[in-house]
Amino acid sequence: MQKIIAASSLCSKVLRKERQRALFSSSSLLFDDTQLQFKESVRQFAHENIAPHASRIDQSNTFPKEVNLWKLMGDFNLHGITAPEEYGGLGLGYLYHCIAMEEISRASGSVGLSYGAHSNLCINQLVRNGSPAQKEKYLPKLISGEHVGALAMSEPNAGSDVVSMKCKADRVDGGYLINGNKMWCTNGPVAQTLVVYAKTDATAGSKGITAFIIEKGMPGYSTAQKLDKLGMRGSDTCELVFENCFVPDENVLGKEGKGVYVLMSGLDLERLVLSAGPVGIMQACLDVVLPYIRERSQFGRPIGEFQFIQGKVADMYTSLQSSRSYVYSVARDCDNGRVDPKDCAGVILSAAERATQVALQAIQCLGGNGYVNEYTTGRLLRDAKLYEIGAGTSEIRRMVIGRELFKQQ
Ligand SMILES: CC(C)(COP(=O)(O)OP(=O)(O)OC[C@H]1O[C@@H](n2cnc3c(N)ncnc32)[C@H](O)[C@@H]1OP(=O)(O)O)[C@@H](O)C(=O)NCCC(=O)NCCSC(=O)C1=CCCCC1
Repeated sequence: MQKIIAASSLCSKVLRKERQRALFSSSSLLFDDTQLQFKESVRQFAHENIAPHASRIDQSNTFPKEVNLWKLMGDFNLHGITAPEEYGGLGLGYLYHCIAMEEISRASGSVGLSYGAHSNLCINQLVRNGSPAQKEKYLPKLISGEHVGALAMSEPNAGSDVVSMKCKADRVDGGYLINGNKMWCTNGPVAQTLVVYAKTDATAGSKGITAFIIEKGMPGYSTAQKLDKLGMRGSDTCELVFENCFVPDENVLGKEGKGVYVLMSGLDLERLVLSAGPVGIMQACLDVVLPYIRERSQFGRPIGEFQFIQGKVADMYTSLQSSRSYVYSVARDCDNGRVDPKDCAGVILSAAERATQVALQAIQCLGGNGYVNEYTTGRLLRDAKLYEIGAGTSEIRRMVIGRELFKQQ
């Protein structure tokens, strides 16, 4: 935290100017002064170091490599926000993590997604479930940005029904042999450290699942084709292949047969932090639309003077602010030890569906320009759509919320 605050006071002069120039800033009602300072500091970092690459990585369909962005983000202490300081983290809570996720996604949806998979799915799972030895071994390099992290649960035939996974881990002397495939793994092509779920008992249903830490270079582990996605194209996704991949006992994350708890409780917090992604994308839509409607004139006046346009930006703004308030109120609850699966599903359900609608409205406000790739609105729409599918589809989220509400009657 000290490092971030130091970084933010260093650029405080710049930030004051930036603040005056900000196209649109978030409600200070949601955050205290330290959180606002953190937000401004991450915004500035992302604006300078991430936003300039956003279009290029989308067009070239690649994770940013040549700029060593991961290391830069590590130097800025963005990867280990919730990790203990002894491993290089900041020892802060999920609220701060959501702030970082929002500001990074505002600069680039793809970098936001890869950041979510690395810091939230991989690092947070190790922080919550790793042994001291595992944390000591894996966290420092992930937090510094030297290594990229990922998590793999889905399979070609186990998406929403994740418990039905087929990838198996058979007991052998000193460890396990993993065989099977994982699908849609965010950061898969570039990750050095991965949390992977497999069945140690194929007959025990959810109780047969175990979580493992996999390292790039383990014999029998390889990555298959990189997926050519509709959006989030600067975030690499692929299939993972395990062919008699030996994993030693010390790489079991948690306990054998207890992986479903690691997975499900991980999904709750994964959904919370990822929900700040669509919030960032909605903010990015307003960042494009507000200056545009001031500058673009038709019928002799700025189009922002027309009530049809004002109605659209009003709807975009209220969608953004409603989602933002929900995300940060649930983040506060989680930081206070109240993790409610229905609200973790609720924040991402609501933010994701709104972000797609907001991106469509952004395109409409820009008219013909919104439909060409020179403007960012098309990319924002393609990126936003991912959040209605990844981390559980909207349908699964509704199911989780409905089930929880039904149980409480
Ligand atoms: C909600 C769901 C459909 C539920 O399933 P079932 O009915 O089979 O499972 P059920 O019988 O509810 O439960 C099993 C065990 O689990 C415990 N538990 C449940 N919730 C929780 C919880 N919240 N915390 C702790 N334990 C929990 C439950 O008690 C049970 O244990 P038991 O067997 O009794 O010992 C679940 O499978 C799900 O959610 N799918 C979406 C996966 C999905 O979201 N992928 C997305 C992967 S892709 C991805 O993440 C990314 C994509 C792109 C971006 C990066 C991220």
